[in-house]
Amino acid sequence: MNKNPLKQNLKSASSFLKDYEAPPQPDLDTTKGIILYLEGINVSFDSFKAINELNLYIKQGELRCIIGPNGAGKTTMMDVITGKTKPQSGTAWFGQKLNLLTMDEPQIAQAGIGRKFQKPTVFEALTVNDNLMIANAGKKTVWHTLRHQVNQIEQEQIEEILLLIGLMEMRNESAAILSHGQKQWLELGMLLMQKPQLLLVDEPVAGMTTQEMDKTAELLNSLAGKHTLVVVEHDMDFVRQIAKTVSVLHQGSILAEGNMEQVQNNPKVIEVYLGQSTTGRNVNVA
Ligand SMILES: Nc1ncnc2c1ncn2[C@@H]1O[C@H](COP(=O)(O)OP(=O)(O)OP(=O)(O)O)[C@@H](O)[C@H]1O
Repeated sequence: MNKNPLKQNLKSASSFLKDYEAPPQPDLDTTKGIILYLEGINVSFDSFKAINELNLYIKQGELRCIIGPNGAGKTTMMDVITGKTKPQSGTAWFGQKLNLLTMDEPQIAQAGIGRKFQKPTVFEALTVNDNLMIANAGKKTVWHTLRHQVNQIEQEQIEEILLLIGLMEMRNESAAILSHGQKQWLELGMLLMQKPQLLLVDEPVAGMTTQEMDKTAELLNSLAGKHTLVVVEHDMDFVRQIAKTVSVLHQGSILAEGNMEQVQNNPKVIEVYLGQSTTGRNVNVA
């Protein structure tokens, strides 16, 4: 018998979720199979070039891992995609029709790009269930949302997400008592409540136990296909568990791209990583 509750949850969730798809956004046109196009992107801070002629193409439904040494430009790239930083030059399209460089951060989020930062930011005073409920609130206030009678569709959506993130049994517990890993899953769940088409996930397993890391790998793998995921991560053991395609960022450009084996045997990648101190993290590509 499978005694791992998250595995069981994921199993029941995947049958429960067979009809669960992120709904297509009205203006998002992915008929060519590509959801994100970054071309010739340049970002400078004063005279320092953080992003340098960056080209990146993400297919709809794929789970792409982005790796790269400290200061390679990973966060800056995510900031460009979400509208936080505007590049000095280049183009960034969400599908064929949405020009990200003409949109502000709320418009980009509204269009279906969700971002999960490294540090979980759940509402500790609320229950797990209420955290998911307010994530669905849109422009409503927290108070209004908590008083609002949840309709059946909303409740079903919350239950789907609770199953998926493995927190069904914790639903009525305060988020404050969750472990670090559980808080990360809850925050992912909160993001999923907004049904993003493209999910940007920044260092999801930093600070997690090995067991939590394995569960996170299962969770992200189960989301791919239904959503498109771009995961920035330093932990190579984790990247190995989830990656189909890995892009290596170095000095603001893509240094190498391919499957994990191709990337870890690439001499340029090995050289870049050998020059970096590990800061206690598992960053060895070999
Ligand atoms: N607002 C800013 N002003 C000046 N320099 C910046 C700014 N933001 C980032 N940088 C610099 O740009 C470079 C890329 O930073 P970025 O945070 O994108 O790298 P990263 O790959 O995410 O690094 P890490 O893995 O350490 O998080 C770094 O050298 C950083 O110091």
